[in-house]
Amino acid sequence: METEATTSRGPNRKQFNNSRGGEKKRRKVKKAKSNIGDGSAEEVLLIDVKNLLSRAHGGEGAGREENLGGRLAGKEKILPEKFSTIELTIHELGSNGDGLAYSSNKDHIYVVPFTLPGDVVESKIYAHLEDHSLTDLLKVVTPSASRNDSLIRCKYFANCGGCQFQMLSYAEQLIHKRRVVEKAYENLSGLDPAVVPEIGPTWGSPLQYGYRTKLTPHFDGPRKGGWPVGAKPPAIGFQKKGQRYVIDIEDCPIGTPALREGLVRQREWARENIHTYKRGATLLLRESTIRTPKDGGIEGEYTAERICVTDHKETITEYIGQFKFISPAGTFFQNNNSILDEFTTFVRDNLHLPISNANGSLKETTPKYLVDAYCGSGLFSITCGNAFDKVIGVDISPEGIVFASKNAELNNIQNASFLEGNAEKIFEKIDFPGSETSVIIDPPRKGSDKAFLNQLLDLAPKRIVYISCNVHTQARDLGYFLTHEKGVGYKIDSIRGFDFFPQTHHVESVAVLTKVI
Ligand SMILES: C[S@@+](CC[C@H](N)C(=O)[O-])C[C@H]1O[C@@H](n2cnc3c(N)ncnc32)[C@H](O)[C@@H]1O
Repeated sequence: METEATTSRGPNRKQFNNSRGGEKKRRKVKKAKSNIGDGSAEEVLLIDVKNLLSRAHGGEGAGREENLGGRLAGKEKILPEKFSTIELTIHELGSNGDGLAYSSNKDHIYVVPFTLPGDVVESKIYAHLEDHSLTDLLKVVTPSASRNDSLIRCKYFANCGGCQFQMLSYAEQLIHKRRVVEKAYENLSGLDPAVVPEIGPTWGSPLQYGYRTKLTPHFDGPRKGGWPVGAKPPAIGFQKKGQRYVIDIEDCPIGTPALREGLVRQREWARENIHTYKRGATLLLRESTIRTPKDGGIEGEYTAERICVTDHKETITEYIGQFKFISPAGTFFQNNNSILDEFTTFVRDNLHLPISNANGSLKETTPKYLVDAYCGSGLFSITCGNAFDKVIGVDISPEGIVFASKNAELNNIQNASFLEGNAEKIFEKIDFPGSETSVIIDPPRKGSDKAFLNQLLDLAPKRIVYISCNVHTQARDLGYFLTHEKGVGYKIDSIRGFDFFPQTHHVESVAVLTKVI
């Protein structure tokens, strides 16, 4: 869609290559370049920007190999002044969840949060970078056909940095997230598109509000020393979009009902006790479930009470289908219980290997051994453990390992053991034959590292299920793995997103690989 950019002040001629401003911007871009391959929000935005500019000028789009800080050759850029108001038509939704608009001559991109393709908006520029500018949304002048503001359930939406998509139907959120996964593999894997299967539809969350089982509101500290007694309490909530300060948030409708009630209580408590804090702090709200057998003790029938726990060290309980998990409130556990039964079933089913019998009929076999790398408190070892002879989970967190063992015991999983250690050294201690082994990889956002992937290549497991909360580092890691000489025998069977965080731009991605040669 053609975009008109108009400003409330006269245009300001900027020649990046000759001005001192240009020097400053080059330094910023240099910093951004060092992020290449880290899957950070900055890198993902730079790739979206480059691709849009490249498409406007007849190119195919920019991948990881291109110079992200490159200029459109020989063109002099005219940009509006910082803090001026500009009217824009949003062209595309970027992978970070912000709208992206062209400048009028399509040599620059404006990033506008809380917008959708087709929205005509007024926004205020607050930062110019080399090929794009960051802006705050001021108002929607003409809404996109996709915008439905009556869907918005939170009074802080378009201020709070937490949610991006409350004005978008859930079906369209899922379609957008599928495209995010596609783009990650196009831009960051370096893989021949022929080896990347069609990305599957995003698996929706049963709950689209009231799903988050952990919230961490915070407050900023006083300028000097502590809070004087009787001081006005600070804002307690979440970060304002695009800013470093916290805005006061009294309610968060993506939190579970127990956490929403807990938020009211914790805010009140923090406000009353603010003088005991010397600095800013983060409050913890974590859901825990207490199940009591129903009257008459009919097996499998319970009443469930959900409570909000605020002490990091307190043990919380969570149920997933038939499984029970305990963990310290302050440690990692997946944050959307409503999707976990379906999700762990999907993972379990995909650790199996469909093969044909001699007569050609399809039979499911399972490798005998499972390695659960980055196992946390044992979510996958326990929900998938029964399908294997032996399971080994590894995690760097000693607490994770203690609770993984406790959870195995609670669920009567007798074939699983857990090792505390760095995932990159895991295979030194495991003697499973690769041809009979499945491996789950579920690293933090930064992804795996080469040391881990090299060991995985040496083990050569039959089946790999790579689960990631950052599809960009997943695509990077699988690009490395599959283009390595030892990785060429692998085929990607499927890739699809799971929507653990409705209303936000986040997407969990699961890739399934089989060793075929
Ligand atoms: C995304 S969480 C996944 C946990 C678990 N699979 C689950 O779903 O509950 C990532 C886990 O990786 C662990 N971790 C981070 N770096 C690690 C490393 N270098 N080696 C092993 N584990 C690591 C963290 O302690 C955390 O438990």
